[in-house]
Amino acid sequence: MSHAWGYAANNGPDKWADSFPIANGPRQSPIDIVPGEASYDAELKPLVLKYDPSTCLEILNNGHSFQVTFVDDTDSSTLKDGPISGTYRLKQFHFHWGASDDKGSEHTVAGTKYPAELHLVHWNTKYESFGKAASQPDGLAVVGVFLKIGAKNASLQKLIDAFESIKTKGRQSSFANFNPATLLPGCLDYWTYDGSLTTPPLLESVTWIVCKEPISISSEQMGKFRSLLFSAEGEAECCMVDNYRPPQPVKGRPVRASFK
Ligand SMILES: COc1ccc(/C(C)=C/C(=O)O)cc1
Ligand SMILES: [Zn+2]
Repeated sequence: MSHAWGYAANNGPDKWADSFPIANGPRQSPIDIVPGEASYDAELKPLVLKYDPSTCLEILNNGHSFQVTFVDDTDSSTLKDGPISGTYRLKQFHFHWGASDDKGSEHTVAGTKYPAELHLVHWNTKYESFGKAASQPDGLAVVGVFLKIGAKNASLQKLIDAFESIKTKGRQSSFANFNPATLLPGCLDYWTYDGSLTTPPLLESVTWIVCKEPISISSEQMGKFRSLLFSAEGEAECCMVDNYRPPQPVKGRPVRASFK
């Protein structure tokens, strides 16, 4: 791929292996989660998520999604327990979504696609930085939360209210005192499996923790997500939609459930 990766026909997921051969690796993400094939594991602990809103730093359009980044120089915002050991620090969260409500999530559940999916990205503090952790098999832990069309979500609205300042690729603005815990579903039952980043460099360093229960987003709010642009200011406008990688081969990996 002579040009930057993206989600279009000429640079999308089917082309990523040209520059990132790990795209055909043994533990790629996302996957289709088949609940009937997941095995309940009584050893799995409840997730312990502790987020400090004062670590919230900025919101940005990186040309692939929008993301909210956090100060990660202390253990103020962390993920512990669940399927992992040790302490993982929150680095950022971002979303994937579709051009219409019938698609958009990366993980699917027995073939069902949700209109969007939230990823909360954490790194293992046994390594000295996110960058170092991202290249280790136990380096990252990403909590995935599905979004389904329903009631207006007041927490998502706080993100949407910042969109006019990050409409185009490369734009960022300060974003303070946001509590990511307000984006979590009431029930934290989850599926877990060993996988990868779902965008290049597709590193196989992620313990995936996918929540069974979705959160809501209204149709109007979904429309605001679709008003963001892949393109930079001054370029031909390209709506930021369908920024999801489809499910990848499971290749024998076990998927465990924290619930019966
Ligand atoms: C260039 O470094 C990167 C580090 C992390 C990521 C993530 C977090 C990708 C993903 O969410 O799939 C991308 C690039
Ligand atoms: Zn993601």
